[in-house]
Amino acid sequence: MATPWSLSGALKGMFARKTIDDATWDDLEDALITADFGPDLTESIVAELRASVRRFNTTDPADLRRMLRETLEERLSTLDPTLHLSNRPAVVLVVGVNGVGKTTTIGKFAKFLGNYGRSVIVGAADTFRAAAVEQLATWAERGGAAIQRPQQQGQDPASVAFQTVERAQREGIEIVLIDTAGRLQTKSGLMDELGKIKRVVEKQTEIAEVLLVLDATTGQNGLAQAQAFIEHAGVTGLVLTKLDGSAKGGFVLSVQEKTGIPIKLVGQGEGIGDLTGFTPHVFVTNLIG
Ligand SMILES: Nc1nc2c(ncn2[C@@H]2O[C@H](COP(=O)(O)OP(=O)(O)OP(=O)(O)O)[C@@H](O)[C@H]2O)c(=O)[nH]1
Repeated sequence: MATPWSLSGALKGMFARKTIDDATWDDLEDALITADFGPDLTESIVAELRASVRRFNTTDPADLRRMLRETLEERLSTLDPTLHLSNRPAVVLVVGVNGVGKTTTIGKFAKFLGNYGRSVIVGAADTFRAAAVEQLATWAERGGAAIQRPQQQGQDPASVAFQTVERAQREGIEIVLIDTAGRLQTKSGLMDELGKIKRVVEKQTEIAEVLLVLDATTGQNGLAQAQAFIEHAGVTGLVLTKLDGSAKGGFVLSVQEKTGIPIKLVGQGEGIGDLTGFTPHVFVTNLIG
């Protein structure tokens, strides 16, 4: 299946040649740069493949394709993409700047968990905008999850988080997904607010995951915007959204290498079912063809 972020189109000419020559290496480098692997990773991948081609003394582009798959899969597998959700309730904080797809992701994630038989409650701890709460409620409903709303607009986000966890404990709901704000007047205000949510929830139970949502179409730029979360929020996993609208499949590897944080979920569409776990083998097969 050809995905929009697949490299197979860009690599087609290269693998159609009879032999590996200088033009092959130029094409490979261009394809990797265009796919947003970034200059450092591109250089490192090309150097590794040149060494392998020399070592195996091959001139067959089919060998090169296999080696490219292998190195990408190996590099993507250095971090563990497993979600750790065995606590009851398992509390997940979902963080990220506005517009990256946080609300949508929470709905899709609820659905994803529901497919595995888990019960889910969503906490609307982005309490400032009433419209945001309503949008979240719509997605929670689509995802088959309960929702804990703020009792009034602007209620302390930490108290909404507290009430959500309390309700999950009382009603035996297995997974808690807490939506947090993406935009405040100042970054330090935002981090203080998150810090308070964490402190309050940690008195009730351990926090299972802090998932940072990133928009794949924004590439390196989006990563820069999310830097404060990476530095201060104790992020345990990344969710890449909008991969379907992105020509930047290489961002998947560069973001993992730059942050040292595993990708745990991938969003590939606007529908409720368009979220999957991250499996390096499947991903690389789609990327390289
Ligand atoms: N194509 C595509 N669109 C997506 C995906 N995830 C989210 N979107 C779209 O991105 C837009 C923003 O998504 P939201 O979930 O509202 O983003 P948010 O981060 O909660 O933004 P705010 O509500 O402004 O805080 C919406 O139009 C979504 O339909 C995805 O995986 N693929």
